[in-house]
Amino acid sequence: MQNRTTIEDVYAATLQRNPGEVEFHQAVREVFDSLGRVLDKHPQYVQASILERICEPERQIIFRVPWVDDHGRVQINRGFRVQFNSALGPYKGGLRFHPTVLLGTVKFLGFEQVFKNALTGMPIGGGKGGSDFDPKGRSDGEIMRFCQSFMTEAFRHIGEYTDVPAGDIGVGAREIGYLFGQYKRITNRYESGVLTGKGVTWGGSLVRTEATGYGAVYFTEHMLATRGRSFDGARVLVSGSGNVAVYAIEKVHALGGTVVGASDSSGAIHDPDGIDLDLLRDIKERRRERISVYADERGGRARFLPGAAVWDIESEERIDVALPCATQNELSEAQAVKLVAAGVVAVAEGANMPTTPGAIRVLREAGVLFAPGKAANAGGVATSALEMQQNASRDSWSFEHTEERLSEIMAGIHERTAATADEYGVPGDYVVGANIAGFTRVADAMLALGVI
Ligand SMILES: NC(=O)C1=CN([C@@H]2O[C@H](COP(=O)(O)OP(=O)(O)OC[C@H]3O[C@@H](n4cnc5c(N)ncnc54)[C@H](O)[C@@H]3O)[C@@H](O)[C@H]2O)C=CC1
Ligand SMILES: O=C(O)CCC(=O)C(=O)O
Repeated sequence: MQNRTTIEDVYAATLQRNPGEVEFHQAVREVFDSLGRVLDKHPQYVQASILERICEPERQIIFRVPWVDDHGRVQINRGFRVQFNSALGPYKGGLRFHPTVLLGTVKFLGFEQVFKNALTGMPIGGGKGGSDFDPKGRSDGEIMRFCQSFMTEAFRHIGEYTDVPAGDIGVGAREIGYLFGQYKRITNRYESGVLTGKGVTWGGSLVRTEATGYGAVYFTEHMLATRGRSFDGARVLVSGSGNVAVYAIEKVHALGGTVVGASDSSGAIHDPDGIDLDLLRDIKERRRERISVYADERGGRARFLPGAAVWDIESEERIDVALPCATQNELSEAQAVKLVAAGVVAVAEGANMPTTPGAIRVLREAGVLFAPGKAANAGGVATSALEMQQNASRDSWSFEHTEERLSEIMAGIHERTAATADEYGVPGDYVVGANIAGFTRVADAMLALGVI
């Protein structure tokens, strides 16, 4: 009972200290809801104020990013890097470039990243960064000038042994290239391990591009196996059509499933015959067009639903698996009810916190297998850690070897999460399992390192 009071007191203090940062509050609430049992078993965490410390970032950096657009006008954006926790290793986590990015967004992502990275079992702390810069409609030259200006401030805060950023929404290999180029230029050091998600010819790792989507599907495969199910013959919905979504679709198809819906922020596509991934990639990655073009060019039974989410597709078909791979809070309680009615057996978060608390409740009460992002999408950051290993040893591994490592890591995360849920008396609860397994690894390291 006393520990429940501690949790509520620390949560109340967190709200007071971080006013208005609703996504950060949501992420903290979700982790704290799993921790009562842990504090009962480990009073040393309470004595050392681990809860208070773990939700206070070690460092938060906010900076001005001035750059010149193609019309010669000076533009100003805000840059962020939140260095959340380095008990297990250098801060590690992506950069998001999107107009909605605020400090609270970066804090929620950084907080999630701490536990996710711990769950991988690899030596990486947690951090996240980004900017309210909107890359949509910007020319290549504008993207480059923005990235160079961002790095002109960020370089003094990052490094192979300090903080290692990577991509996230709006940041892919092109942006990592411009960021790395500017870092190299300013520091006069070819420090490959300072960023991950690099191109394979200049220090990147094979499989990093595919890793988050593939990893989420591997994790789901393990969950399905606990019910004697697999992807073979499964009908699947995937939200988004970016990096995570595309490779989740590819792996589902490779395993014999059929993805029948995908989306972007303008609406959803429904293709009952299965998404033609080559066409989708050509439209989204090469031509950078809206997803409605898919329905125009695919023909047949494919249709575009303007403004709709993929979860709102009305159809008689059953849906076996749902993989939210777009953005936070994109799957609502009402949409979870629809998925349950459509027969869904598993939902795994490829994105970070895409499922609202109400939707998670609906899915859990209906007995749907539910994998939180910090477990299901950890394959991306885990492969970033493999990229760091390759950089440190000046080596580069084959696709097969790296994918094999990814697959083992995802199996390990599934095993650790499921075993922790069993140990704490909630078998099959991947939310509690992931939160406790991630938390205890970080908390034990924090105890060992003293009050710092
Ligand atoms: N890239 C990575 O390695 C990792 C990414 N993630 C998470 O996965 C999610 C997607 O990231 P990426 O694929 O890297 O980004 P991306 O920028 O490549 O793609 C994002 C996709 O989401 C779509 N989208 C954005 N808002 C939407 C909305 N409201 N409704 C429907 N679609 C929407 C965009 O149109 C785009 O297709 C994010 O939550 C990110 O934090 C998590 C782990 C690693
Ligand atoms: O690979 C990385 O370091 C970043 C991955 C990331 O941002 C995430 O897991 O959300």
